[in-house]
Amino acid sequence: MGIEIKICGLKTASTLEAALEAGADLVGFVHFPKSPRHLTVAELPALSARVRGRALKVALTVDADDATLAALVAALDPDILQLHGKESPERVSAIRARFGRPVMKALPIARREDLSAIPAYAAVADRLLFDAKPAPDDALPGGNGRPFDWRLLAGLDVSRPAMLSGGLDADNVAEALSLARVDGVDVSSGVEDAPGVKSPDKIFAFIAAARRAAAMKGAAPSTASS
Ligand SMILES: O=C(O)c1ccccc1N[C@@H]1O[C@H](COP(=O)(O)O)[C@@H](O)[C@H]1O
Repeated sequence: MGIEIKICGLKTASTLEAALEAGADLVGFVHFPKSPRHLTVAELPALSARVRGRALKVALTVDADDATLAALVAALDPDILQLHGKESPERVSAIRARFGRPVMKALPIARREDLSAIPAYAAVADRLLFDAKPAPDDALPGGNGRPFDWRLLAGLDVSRPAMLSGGLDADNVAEALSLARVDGVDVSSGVEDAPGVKSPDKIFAFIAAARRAAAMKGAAPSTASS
């Protein structure tokens, strides 16, 4: 079974290179001033040029307005817009139509009831991303290194490609993939030495562990018919 791997919150040319060399399928750039991974619009073109088709570029925003999204689209030319705020299904649909880019909507998950939002977003987004719901005292809506109960996604059956994020790292990604039925994984904090400081070694270790786990999953005998 192949999976997609996204390394998010890349800020420097050297860590972006590490993610690309390690085989990341998607690379994420955060534009959210409260984040330690925030990049200004002016910083994006140079990073964008380094990607050159080696991975999909993802622009991560949180409840951004149209002017901000327009500036990001012009500076990064993203393949995907990741919406990580409280964007309604109507807003997701409007962004997708206005900017003509595939949209990945992040959904915060803590309990089974949180899955009830899936149908409305699956109807308008190209992809879904299941992330841990932030705690009330978390400063960020994501990127907190917080996992959730991956068993909630065990029987997941959505009509869109789905990624898992929240507190993943090289040590737990195999367990996460063994429990959640998803098409990919997304990591930020788990490949850092400090908030906003990516570690090339951890990026390589994470991607190797995720690929190994996906291969094991593909090789495991199916229990579906028993
Ligand atoms: O990374 C950030 O700073 C960030 C800020 C605002 C919203 C989302 C953010 N990151 C995304 O959060 C998840 C989980 O990250 P982590 O591995 O638990 O740190 C991931 O999708 C990041 O793309």
